[in-house]
Amino acid sequence: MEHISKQYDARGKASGPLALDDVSLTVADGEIFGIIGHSGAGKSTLLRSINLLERPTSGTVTVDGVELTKLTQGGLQQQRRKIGMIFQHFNLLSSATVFDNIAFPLQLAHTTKEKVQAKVDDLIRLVGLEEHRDKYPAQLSGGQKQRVGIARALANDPKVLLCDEATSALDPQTTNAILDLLLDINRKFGITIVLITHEMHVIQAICDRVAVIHAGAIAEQGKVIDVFLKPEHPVTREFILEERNDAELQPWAAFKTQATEHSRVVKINYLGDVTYAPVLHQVLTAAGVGFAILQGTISRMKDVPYGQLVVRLDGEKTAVEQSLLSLRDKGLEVEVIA
Ligand SMILES: Nc1ncnc2c1ncn2[C@@H]1O[C@H](COP(=O)(O)OP(=O)(O)OP(=O)(O)O)[C@@H](O)[C@H]1O
Repeated sequence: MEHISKQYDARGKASGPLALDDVSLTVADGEIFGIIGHSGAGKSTLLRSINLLERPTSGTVTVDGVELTKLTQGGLQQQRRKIGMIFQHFNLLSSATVFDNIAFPLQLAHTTKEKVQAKVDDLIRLVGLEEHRDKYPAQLSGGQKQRVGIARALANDPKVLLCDEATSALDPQTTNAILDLLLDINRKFGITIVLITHEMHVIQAICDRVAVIHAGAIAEQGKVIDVFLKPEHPVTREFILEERNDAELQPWAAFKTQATEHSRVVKINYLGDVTYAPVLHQVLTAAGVGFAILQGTISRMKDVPYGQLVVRLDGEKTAVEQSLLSLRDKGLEVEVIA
């Protein structure tokens, strides 16, 4: 997407503030890209601009090498088959069964009856709804409805799947199951996924890269791990703090008072396999430095483990300095707080 701006019409005229203001964004083939932002930031407008459900006021959208913004309606319809979409409230046909909901886009594309049958059966198996194929949406749970939505979105073998707050109406357990399914689909079929959410844990669970959107513009973007560990924009920091959701975690600066003449307080970031290695113990024992862990979290971002600890190092000044160098040598990121 290049230089996308959007101003909504009021009574047939473009007026009011820009919902999107000169946004440029590139999503790589095969990645899971998350867009996070507060309500009204412009997430839906941005997502719906990708398949031109919402036509930008200016700018260009190119998907899989084809510039959608210059296609005729017929050409656009053709290209849209490459782009599946799922929704927060599922948007299923209430009078159609699971099977018929999934078959619908295939019938629109004039697929033969035999092919529809085989394809829908495959999709039903893929999303794990074998026992529910003849039920109506009203007879399904939220998670099952979203599985129907996902199967329907995959019917035409799209290259891209757009997810509009796909888990926001689901409880945490069902959310995780749907996120696992999306990850599975991405890995099995190489489908590029673009999702919008207001929850950092959704980004953390399955996304490779993230863009933070604020007031119609991209506040920051990058690999999830980089943005999460070193957020630059205040809005990003807010999302991360909300996600940590542990009020007992104190800001790093609160530990400054723990430092004495014979100790330093440091913040240590672990990333990747080193997170689970006994590096701290080995290095500090070898240096003859004692330590106390003052605060810490160990978690995972998609499949990358990471940790953040605040540690007080006690010992001779030169030994402590040496141990800091050794920790950095082992691949840990060490920042001296006090
Ligand atoms: N159809 C519309 N007509 C006029 N203004 C609109 C329309 N849709 C969205 N807007 C405005 O555009 C801005 C961005 O809205 P958008 O729905 O893209 O944000 P969002 O980040 O998806 O919010 P939410 O999480 O609440 O859905 C908002 O100020 C909104 O009021």
